[in-house]
Amino acid sequence: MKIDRITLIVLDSVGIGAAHDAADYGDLGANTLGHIGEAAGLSLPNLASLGLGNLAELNGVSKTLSPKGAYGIAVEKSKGKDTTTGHWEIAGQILEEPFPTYPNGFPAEIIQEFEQKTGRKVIGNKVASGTEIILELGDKHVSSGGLIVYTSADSVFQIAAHENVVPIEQLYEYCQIARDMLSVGRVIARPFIGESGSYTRTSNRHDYSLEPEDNMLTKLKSSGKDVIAVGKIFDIYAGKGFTEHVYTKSNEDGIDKTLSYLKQSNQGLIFTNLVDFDMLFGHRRDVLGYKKALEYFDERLPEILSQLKETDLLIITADHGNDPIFKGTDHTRENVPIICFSQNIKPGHIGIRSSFTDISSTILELLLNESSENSFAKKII
Ligand SMILES: O=P(O)(O)O[C@H]1O[C@H](CO)[C@@H](O)[C@H]1O
Ligand SMILES: [Mn+2]
Ligand SMILES: [Mn+2]
Repeated sequence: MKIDRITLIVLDSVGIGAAHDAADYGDLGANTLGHIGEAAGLSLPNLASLGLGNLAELNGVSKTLSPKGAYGIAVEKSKGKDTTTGHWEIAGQILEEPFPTYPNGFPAEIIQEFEQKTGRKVIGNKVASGTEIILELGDKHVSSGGLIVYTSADSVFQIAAHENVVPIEQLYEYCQIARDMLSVGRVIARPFIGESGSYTRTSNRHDYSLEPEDNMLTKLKSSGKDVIAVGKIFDIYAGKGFTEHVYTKSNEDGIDKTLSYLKQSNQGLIFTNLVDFDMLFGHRRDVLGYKKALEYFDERLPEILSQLKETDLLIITADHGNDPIFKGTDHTRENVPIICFSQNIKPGHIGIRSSFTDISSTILELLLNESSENSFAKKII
């Protein structure tokens, strides 16, 4: 049976254990799914029935002798453990050189140029957790109008500003200024609202990525396929290669919008990112929140499966880890699961894939008949 539509869902940061090179990233022993299972138990019966429990020892996720899905593990080849790097690799691009990071903040020349171009002073300029830095510097920002600039272990230039001090559109302009100046992976607008002592971030976050090379997405689009981005997918690839996109406010909204595209008669790729795992729970080191988000996804999985026609394939994967039990608040260098389902799937293990690009190779083989060594298409369909 020919596959004419693939739904690719990235569970942002849902890693399945430290990568072989985790030590290079200070991440030896990290294991997002494993540690959540150990600490809080995981009830994921639907993912288990597809084969998740056959991939690793996960407390609460049982192994099955008759999996309904095909499943494997993918290793990241690119240098880096950020969202952009992981997603670009999923779409076929390997980064030999990592995006630049700024563990000591941005150099004075960059900050001065940015201040001069925006007409605002910069405060912060250090590595920080986004929720903590707005509590630390929010008052100073509100009284002075200075922009809170911060970074992390990721290649990011993040600008936090109160929505009443810097209107959203103006914050977005400042981000574009930074984007044009820098080669960081992403510039991110981090607006917040509220009163002193209780500032909270809003969903007006906006990411400005570098443009990827031509990849699976541009190939699909130029072959006339629908290439639909749900959630932050569109921004991660700087909008390149899509025919349609929609932003989302939460995992729930992302699942709803994926379902609504599945109910339409499109042909090609529906590509969804569910970011709550990472943003709300991984970076916040919130084990229980992360567990509940995984269980919520699992509960909704049957709705997604029930929308799949004979010619549909579902692939669930992740872009990096973010172990909520690990030190710090950053991503962790981990392998990621690959779980596939189709009505005519050949169930079983598809092996340890040596790069996330095997996903794009598989999608291109199934949708465009482009065969390649790295594709696991023939193992699953
Ligand atoms: O602490 P917050 O602002 O959520 O930052 C997190 O989100 C950014 C993008 O993923 C990274 O810098 C990461 O550290
Ligand atoms: Mn991510
Ligand atoms: Mn993140």
